[in-house]
Amino acid sequence: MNSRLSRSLSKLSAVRLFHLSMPVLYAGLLLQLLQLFLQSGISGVSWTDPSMLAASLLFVLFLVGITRSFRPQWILTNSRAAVFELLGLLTSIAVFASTQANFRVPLPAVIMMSALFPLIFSARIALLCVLLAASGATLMQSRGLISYDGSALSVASVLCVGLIAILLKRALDLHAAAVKQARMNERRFNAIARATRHVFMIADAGYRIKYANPALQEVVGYTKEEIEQDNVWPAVHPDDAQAHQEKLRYLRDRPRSKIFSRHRSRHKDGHWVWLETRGYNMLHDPAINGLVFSVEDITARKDAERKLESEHALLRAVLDLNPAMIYAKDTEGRFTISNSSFHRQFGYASEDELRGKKVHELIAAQLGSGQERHVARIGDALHLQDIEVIQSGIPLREIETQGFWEGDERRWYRSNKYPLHDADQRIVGMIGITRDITERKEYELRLEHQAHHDFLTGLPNRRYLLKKINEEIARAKGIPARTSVLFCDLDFFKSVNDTHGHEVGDKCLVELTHRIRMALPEVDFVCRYGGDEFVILTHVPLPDATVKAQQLIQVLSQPMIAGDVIVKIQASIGVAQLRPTHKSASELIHDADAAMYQAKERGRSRVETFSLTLQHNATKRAQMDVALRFALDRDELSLCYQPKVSLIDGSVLGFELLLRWRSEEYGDIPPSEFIPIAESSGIIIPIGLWVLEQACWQLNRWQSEAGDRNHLTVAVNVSMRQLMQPSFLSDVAEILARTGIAASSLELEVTETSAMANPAQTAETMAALKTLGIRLALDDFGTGYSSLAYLQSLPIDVLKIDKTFVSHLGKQQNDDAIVRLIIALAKTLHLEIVAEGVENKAQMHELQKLGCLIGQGHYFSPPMKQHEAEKLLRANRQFLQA
Ligand SMILES: Nc1nc2c(ncn2[C@@H]2O[C@H](COP(=O)(O)OP(=O)(O)OP(=O)(O)O)[C@@H](O)[C@H]2O)c(=O)[nH]1
Repeated sequence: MNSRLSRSLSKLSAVRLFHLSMPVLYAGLLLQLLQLFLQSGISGVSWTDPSMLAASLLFVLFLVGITRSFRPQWILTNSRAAVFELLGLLTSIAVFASTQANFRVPLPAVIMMSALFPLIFSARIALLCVLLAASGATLMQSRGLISYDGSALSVASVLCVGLIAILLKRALDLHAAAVKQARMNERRFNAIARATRHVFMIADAGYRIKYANPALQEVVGYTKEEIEQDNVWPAVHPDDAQAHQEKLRYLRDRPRSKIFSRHRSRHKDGHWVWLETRGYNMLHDPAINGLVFSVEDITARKDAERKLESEHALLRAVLDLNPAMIYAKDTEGRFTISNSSFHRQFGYASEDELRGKKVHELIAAQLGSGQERHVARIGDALHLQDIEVIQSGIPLREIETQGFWEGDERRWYRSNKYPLHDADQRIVGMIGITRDITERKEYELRLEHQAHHDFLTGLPNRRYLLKKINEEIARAKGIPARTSVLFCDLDFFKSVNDTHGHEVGDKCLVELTHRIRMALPEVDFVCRYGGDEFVILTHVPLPDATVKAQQLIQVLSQPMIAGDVIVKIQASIGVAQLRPTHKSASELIHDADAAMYQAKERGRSRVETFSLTLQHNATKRAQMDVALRFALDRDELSLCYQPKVSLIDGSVLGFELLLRWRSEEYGDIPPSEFIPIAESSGIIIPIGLWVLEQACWQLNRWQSEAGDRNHLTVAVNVSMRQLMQPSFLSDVAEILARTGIAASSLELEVTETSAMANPAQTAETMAALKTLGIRLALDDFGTGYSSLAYLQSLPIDVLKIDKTFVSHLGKQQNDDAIVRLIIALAKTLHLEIVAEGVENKAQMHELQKLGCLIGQGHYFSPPMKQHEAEKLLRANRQFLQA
């Protein structure tokens, strides 16, 4: 009851008091008027009488007051309205007092007026009104206008009440404002406390909750009442409990202290929630008298932190385990992030040590003092790259660098640089990834080297040479260049392999490479073009290149020791100069090759330079080579027969078969021209077999036609190429078997020069042929410089003296002596001797004198057609008959 009363009183404002009190004042005055009317008799009073009007006015004011007490909102209440109300009240009292002689203005009414109106007015107006009321009433009384107890005490009490009313109004206003403010604050606090997700709690010194906002339930699942009822706080995680308890104790025991705690609490549902608690000891504050806590549920933040931490750890691991150097820089080019590989490379212990540094500082640390120029150069270059990426936003990819500074050239690095964006896609720096690719690079370079170099000699290979010449051609741009090429092909290298084996052959190639390298200046580009071919690219004109080639021939032909044998290898070299007409490397090489070929043809171990004539010949040669391939099929080849004549009785002992070619395009082509072509292209092999078969069939026919001519022989020339054919022996045997002629009737002629080119194999093959019973002749004897020992090793039956010696017989003593020697040699070795190229009687007589028994030549007969040979045989022609 008391509290309701005090609540009601606390709600009582000055205005409300005014509203409630004014009807009482009006009612009191009206009662007094009524009493007066009743005493004086109402019948004499007219409704227009001033006292009636005054009473009516008072009644109206009473009604207004009553209405205002119950429905204050219906009546306007402010100072101005109150002034009018006061004037109305005073007027009605004054009128009544002046018209009714026995009316005495009651002092309590005046006191009430001076007490109530200040409740509405501001202090100043109120004071003025009170003074006016007191002095007005006194003045009116002194004039006898009204009857009123206007003693000094009355005036003083009116003034005193008025002043108290003013003070009361002020106190009430202040109170009302304070109450209003407090209510507003409370409502605001409640609103915040309800809306916030933070828990606000006030607990007493025994940790009993005095106040908690609704967030408590949201955070820990328990309501304040549940906690109060069981007096049990949510459990704190064992790991955090001790520290948390200590903090709580600290808070309670130290006035005005505060704490901060992070711990896990078990939610009513059973899971742990992370709480961040701030506590304040406000036990000293009587308004609070407790421990104030603000508790925040930071589980989500903690989860995010943990996730961030694990992501960060993962990222760090990825960075640090990566063998590449990874780093990030800000827009000024200062390091922000870097990984372990980077630290290791530049000698830093951690990312922190590097953070904020610029690349120049790193390089300066690597190079040491006194290297400022290099530091600036290298640092500027790297810094500019980074800034370019930052400014352009375009990544730089796959930049290869050989060493970052002097002394680091052995290492290769490949870098990628990317712009680094923030969440708003603004460039805030760059990221660089640099890999040490030394191993891969070295492997690539090795592969590149292998692709361009010869394994055995280590020299550049054909591919490298062609690339180099093509570059040269591109550089020359059609302007004559002082560039020449030496095409060097070893002579008869095959025989070195065949005689001593491939291993010795290899050693020779290595030794020759060394010789070539030593003989030439370093600027000359030496390449192993093929098996036994070397090509030298030199930047001198043709004459100088030719001189170089001559020197090379000298150097190469020096005997060498390979393994346990002494080998002498010679070489043929073709020289050609780069011309503006050359469109590609192969054209220049082709020219040098053609010149080399000419050198081979002209006897080997010599130098030939390329010329237009040579080119013409080479072209013609190539064309004939093509034509020759069709010659057999087109029946363009034929055989001529030249008789071998006995110098004793002039009888025909046999024939040498000579090959002839009448080409559809080129007409008659001499054997000296087409045989080398056939040999080099290999077409000589089928042609040679064809010749052999023709010869054997011919002999077969002659022998079966004339039994008494069984002694007749046919000689066929065999090229070295044929002899070297592994199938040659079996081919010959098959032809003999097919044609049925006696092997001893067939004579195979091999020139001394070709036999000497490949002595070992020649001897071997001849020995095999000999087992078939075939006769073997050494043709053009005297031109090949074979030794007696070598001759002895060959299983030959016939020596044919070269026509150059025969043609000078009787004219040059030298030649006479040589022929005499050859004849003596043949006799010693029990060989038959045949003189070639006998052209006149004198030569024949000389040969007879020297003891040569067989001759062949135009003196007896030029090569003749088949039917002519047959005619000769049938006629049984004796050439020595007069
Ligand atoms: N030992 C050895 N021999 C090789 C190598 N490469 C190629 N050859 C041989 O070199 C020889 C080259 O022979 P050719 O150039 O055709 O003929 P050649 O005997 O030199 O006679 P010409 O060139 O006509 O004077 C062949 O027998 C190949 O087997 C190699 O790497 N090592």
